[in-house]
Formats: sequence, structure tokens, C-alpha cells
Amino acid sequence: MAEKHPLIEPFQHKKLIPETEPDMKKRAADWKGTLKRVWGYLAVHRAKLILVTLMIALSSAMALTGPLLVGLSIDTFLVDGDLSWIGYMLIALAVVYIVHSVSVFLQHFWMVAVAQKAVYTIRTDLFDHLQRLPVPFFDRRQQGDLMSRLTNDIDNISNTLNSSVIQIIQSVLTLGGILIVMLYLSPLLTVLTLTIVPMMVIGMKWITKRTGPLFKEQQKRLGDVNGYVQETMSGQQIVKAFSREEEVIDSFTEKNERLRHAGFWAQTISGFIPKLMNMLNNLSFAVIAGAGGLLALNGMVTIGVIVIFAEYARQFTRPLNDLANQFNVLLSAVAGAERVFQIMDETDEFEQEAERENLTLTEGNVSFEQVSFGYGSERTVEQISFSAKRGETVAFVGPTGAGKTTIISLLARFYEPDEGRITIDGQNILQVRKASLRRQMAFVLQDTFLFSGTILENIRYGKLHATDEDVYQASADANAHSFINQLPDGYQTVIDSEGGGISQGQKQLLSIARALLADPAVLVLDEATSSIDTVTEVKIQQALKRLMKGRTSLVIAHRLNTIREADQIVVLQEGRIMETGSHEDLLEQGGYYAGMVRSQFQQGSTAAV
Ligand SMILES: Nc1ncnc2c1ncn2[C@@H]1O[C@H](COP(=O)(O)OP(=O)(O)OP(=O)(O)O)[C@@H](O)[C@H]1O
Repeated sequence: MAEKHPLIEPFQHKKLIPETEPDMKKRAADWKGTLKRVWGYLAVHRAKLILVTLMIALSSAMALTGPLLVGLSIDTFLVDGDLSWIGYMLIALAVVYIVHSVSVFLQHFWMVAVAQKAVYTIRTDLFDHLQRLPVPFFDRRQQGDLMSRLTNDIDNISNTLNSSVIQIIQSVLTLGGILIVMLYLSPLLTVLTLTIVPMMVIGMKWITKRTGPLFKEQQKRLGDVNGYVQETMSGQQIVKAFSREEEVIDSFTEKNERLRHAGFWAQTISGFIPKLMNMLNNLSFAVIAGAGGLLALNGMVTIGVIVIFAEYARQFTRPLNDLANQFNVLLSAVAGAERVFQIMDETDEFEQEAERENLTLTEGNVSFEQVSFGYGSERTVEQISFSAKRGETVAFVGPTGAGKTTIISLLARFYEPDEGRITIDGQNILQVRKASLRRQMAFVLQDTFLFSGTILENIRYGKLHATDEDVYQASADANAHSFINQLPDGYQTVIDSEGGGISQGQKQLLSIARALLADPAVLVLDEATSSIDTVTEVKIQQALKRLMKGRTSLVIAHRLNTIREADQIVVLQEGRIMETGSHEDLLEQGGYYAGMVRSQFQQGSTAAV
């Protein structure tokens, strides 16, 4: 196999959550807790669940009555030769089976309704919670794995609730009912028939002990495969550009193989259950035929009773079999539910916000005071101090990895400083509600993210209740109006999340329009490094100027024009501020910045850093 290129596993550097194997006792307690939580989602539909239980009880009772009537008929009509009741018996049998069918239909109908509502709520809760999780949470996880939890794991819960709940209740009721009737008809034959039960229990225990961890492993491997598919799909162009298809296929095959292996053992071992049950079923049939025959010869039971027992024995092993099977399905669903609840238990970034005040904006003055922060144990930025007043622009320059993005992420509170404080109009941003802080900010980033939808909807994302006229005005100010109008469907042009059909520069204009509409006090701009045709470039520069007017702007700047016009330039290197001042000041100082400008901008005034 070819050596792996770092791009093949683009997310390998993430410190993904380690999987630890808790001991069995803890696991059992976890399962109990998980089942309780799933039950919480079902319990709100109590009335329907009671109806389902009643229908199950009715269908189980009917399933028991059927063989009883047949056995009774054999004794009455065949053995005693009394045919006077035969008509009634046939009608009774027909009624029993019709009631059985109707109750089976109704229980299924109501149960599916309850299950779908419960799963709908779980899915909504999970999605809502995901929206409220902080940025560092997403840093630590693969997108595909999260997708897998939202889709596969929830599907698993859904399938289980749809069918397993009914089967489990039905099995328990049927088992109880059969036992009572059997004991009533012949305690001796009952005891003989039940000799196979210990064998069943031992067999099932052996199997289920092994299948639990195997199902968990299978889910985890499925999450890995989905995660990888998701990554390679989004990084598809890079894969192709570097001709890494072979390596990607190899990596995928490896993960797929692990999934196949886990799936093989989970399915094979759980598949033993029906086979084992079948074998024991036949055994119990032999016991009833042999022992029942002997008892009948001695006049201790009738032929009808043997027939009833033979049918019950079949019905007896079936619920046991079902219970064991459902137990496996349940284990797989519990494994899925655990993964879903794990996410729901992550601390919501707005949890402790209720007691906080909203940010009261007066000017929009931003200040960093001795701020230090590290993503891990090492410091990424250290002792950062600067301030920007309303209407001012601060440009951050410095080599890649210097910490420019980190500083604006701290301002938006995607991460929180380890030391120092950041204030807006004198209020520490850690002490105000995040939403109120972010409402005052707009981001125009290099990689403009557009959502699937129309251009109008994408711009309106900046201010959801803006009128169409507001959107047109913002687009006009952003120099986007004319190109949008030239599109065949104008503002109603549908774009996908990749922004298909629109150029890079046009995407930036849309993102500027979106920010203009949001009308923020503080603007964060990550200037694009990609070169765009001169006409569009001029349009972007004009639009940005309009956008920055009267606002506090923090710009990760790459273009000399932007840098030169900034009120303050903060030069960063390895997370520290090297120099700060205006373009002229810094040139005069003749330090790092002056050197950088000389070497980078000799060829043209708008060249990118
Ligand atoms: N989410 C993250 N988790 C861990 N480390 C990170 C994360 N984001 C950035 N870093 C690291 O922090 C350092 C500073 O990164 P940052 O993105 O702030 O630099 P930058 O100056 O904006 O670079 P560029 O100009 O390339 O965007 C880098 O070493 C980077 O690897």
C-alpha cells in the first residue's frame, strides 16, 4: 500500500474523544439510564401506550384461546364423538382470529405513531442541542460521526421502538398466559415441558453477553466509515488535485473492512439465537410427544391437552426467542441512544447565560487587555493588547499561523481567553450573553459560506425580518445588485451550499451584502488572499469601504491598500505582538513591518501578503 499523504486523513490531527471501555456494572447502569431517558420520550404519549398495551393483551389472549378451542374440539368431537357444538365452536374460532387480527393491526398503528413522535422529538432535541454547542466541541469531532448519530443511531432507535416494544410486551404477556393455562391443564406435563428453559436461558446469556460489545463496536465503525465518506466528499477536489484517489480508496477499504469485521461478528453471534431456539423448540416438542403420550396412555391427560401443549410449546419458545432477539435489537438501539444522549449531555454554550446581562452597546469600542489563550496546553496567542474605537480599523498582519484568526475567534467568544480580558464598550465579553455579543458583530470571511437556497434568502440571513427592499438596498451598497439582476432568476436564483454557479468574487459581494444588512457595530473581516479580476476587486474594495464606515473593524488583512488605510496595524508573529502603529509609523520605525512591506509589496500596491 502506498505511503499515506497527510491530506488523506485531513482530520487526523484532531484530538478525537478517546473511547474507553467502562466495566460491565457501569455499563448496565448506563443502559438502565439510557432506557429511562428513551422511556421519557415515550411516556408523554401515555394514553396511546395504554391503548397499545390493551391491544397487545387482547391479541395475546386470543392467541392463547385459539389452541385451547382446537384442543377442546378434538376432545369433544373426535374423542367423545359429540358433534352438537361444532357450529358454535367454528364461529368462536372465527371470532377469536378476527379479534386477534384487528388488535394486532391497532397495536401496530398506535405504536408506530408513538414511536415516530418520540423519534421526531429526539431528533429535534439533538439537532437543537448541536446548534447550541460551542466551537471547541466541533473541533474535537468528525462531522461524519455527528451525522451518523443524527441519522443511523436515531434510525436504530426508531426501528426498535416501531416493532420491539410491541414484541417485548407481547412476549411477556404470552409467556405468562401460557404458563397459567398449561399449569391449569397439567402441572406434570408443564414441568416436563419447562425442562428446556434452563438450557435456553444459559444459551441466551452466553450469546447476549457477547453481542452487546459487538453491536457497540459495529456502531462505532459505522460512524468511522460515515465520517471518512463525509470528509472525502467535502475534500473531493483536493483528493483529485493531488491524485490521491488510490490512497483514499485504501483508507476507506481499511475502515470498511473494520466495519465488515465488526458487523460479521455482531450479526453472526446474534444470528445463533434463532437457531438455538429452533433446536430447543424441537426438543420440547419431542418431550411433549413422548411424555404426553405416556401420560395419555395412563389416562392422566387427554389427546386434546397434548395437542394444546404441543401448540403452546411452540408459542412458548417463540416469545422467548422473540425476547432474546429483541434484546439484541434493543442493545443495538441502546448503543445508538447512548451515542445520541452523549451529545445531548455536552454543555450547551448558552446554559449559564440566563443570569447574564445583554451587552449594552454605546459605541462599539473594542479592547483587548493582556489576552493570552491556547487551544491546548501551549499558548497560541500571548499578552495581546490593543484597542479600537468606533469607526476605526485595526489590521492584523503576520505570517500564517501567527494567531490572527485566533484573535477574532476570541472576540466572538468561540473560545475564551486563559488570561486577560476583552471588552466592548467597557463590558467584559465573558460577562454578557453570547447571543447579544454576536448580534453586534458581522463576519465577512475568506471562504464565504452560502446555504442552499435563493440569493435573497442568503443575504437575508444577515437579518431575518428584513424586507425585500432592505435586501435590494444592501445588495446595491455591496455592488452586488447588478450582477444578481443579470442572473436568469435574479434574486430568486437558487444556489447550493457550495455556491455553485457563482464566482468567488461574487460570493464575497454577497457576503458583504449580508453583513451590510446585519448592520453590526463590530465588523470582522478576513480578507481573501485569492486574486480576483480587477473589476470585481475594485467593486469589493468599494463595498468594503461602505461596510466599514462608522463601525469598529478588525481586519485580517492581506492587501496593502487595506493595511495602509487602517488606523492601526498590529503585527503578529508566533502569537505575540511584534509592532503596532500606523503604516507610516511602522515604516518609519524600520522594523519587522517595514521589512515585510519592502519584500512583499515591491511588485505592486495591491499585491497580497
Ligand atoms: N481549532 C484549533 N485547534 C487547535 N489549534 C488551532 C486551532 N485553530 C488554529 N490552531 C493553531 O493555532 C495557531 C494560530 O492559528 P491561526 O489560525 O490563529 O493563525 P493565522 O494567523 O490566522 O493563520 P492564517 O493566516 O494561516 O489563517 C496555529 O498554530 C494553528 O495550528
